[in-house]
Amino acid sequence: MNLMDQTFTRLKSNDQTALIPFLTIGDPDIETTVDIIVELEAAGADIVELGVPYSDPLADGPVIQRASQRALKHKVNIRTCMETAVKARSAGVKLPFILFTYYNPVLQFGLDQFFAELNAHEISGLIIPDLPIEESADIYRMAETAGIHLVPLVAPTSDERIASIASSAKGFVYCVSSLGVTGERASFFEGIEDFIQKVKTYTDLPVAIGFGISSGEQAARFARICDGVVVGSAIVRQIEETIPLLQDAERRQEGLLQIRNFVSQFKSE
Ligand SMILES: O=P(O)(O)OC[C@@H](O)[C@@H](O)c1c[nH]c2ccccc12
Repeated sequence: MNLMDQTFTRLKSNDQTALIPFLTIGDPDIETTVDIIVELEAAGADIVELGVPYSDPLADGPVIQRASQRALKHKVNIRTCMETAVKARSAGVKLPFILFTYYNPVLQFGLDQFFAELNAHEISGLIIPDLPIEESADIYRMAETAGIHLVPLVAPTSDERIASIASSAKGFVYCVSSLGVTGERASFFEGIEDFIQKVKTYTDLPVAIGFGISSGEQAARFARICDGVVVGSAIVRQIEETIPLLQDAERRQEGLLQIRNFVSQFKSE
């Protein structure tokens, strides 16, 4: 049972829902990312999704695309992201980490080396949104051998695939709340609650929801039926808007506190 499993088990025993923020590593720079991860933990985050910036983020909306562009200026890659996880641990962060990356950077890195280093860097989970179906069995196996859960995404339109995805999942099942790309939303897929309940009939694993969640009310709505709530773009936008403070030595702490306060709204009691 890895740290992410332990976290979900503890939260479930307390009838709580995991708050799972996403941020792009290296946005606006690595040192600031480490400081922000410390704030995410202080804000009540339970697991952190560490996003590897990518030049062609097909599933991402404009907010995360901009974050990726800012991070890529610092030549952030998978190895830098793993090193960032170590720096966050050294800063005292106890949270489990999920590495979020598109598939191409993993292939460039080399599959064997990738999983060996994930294990060495104590990464608990992995999300690869564009993993080709025909290659997923091998990657699942390599991940489990390395003690890492490859978390699958399931969308409301995955109909006939929901059973196979959910029943073979590891770690947790990531339900996508809407069609399209990431980005804050005012509304979600019609019947999203029914979709979540349907996914839960196929797995005993935790079920988390993501895509579009941008307010405490939306997070609380989903916390009633999910084991985890993922928030990305809303937090990445908050980081983007706070960059002027974060890059001003006099006002950096003020900026970090603003991020902490913003994120704390998503933690449901
Ligand atoms: O940004 P949103 O709408 O809050 O959605 C979470 C999302 O950021 C994160 O889980 C993620 C970032 N990029 C992705 C691409 C595909 C699936 C999921 C993601």
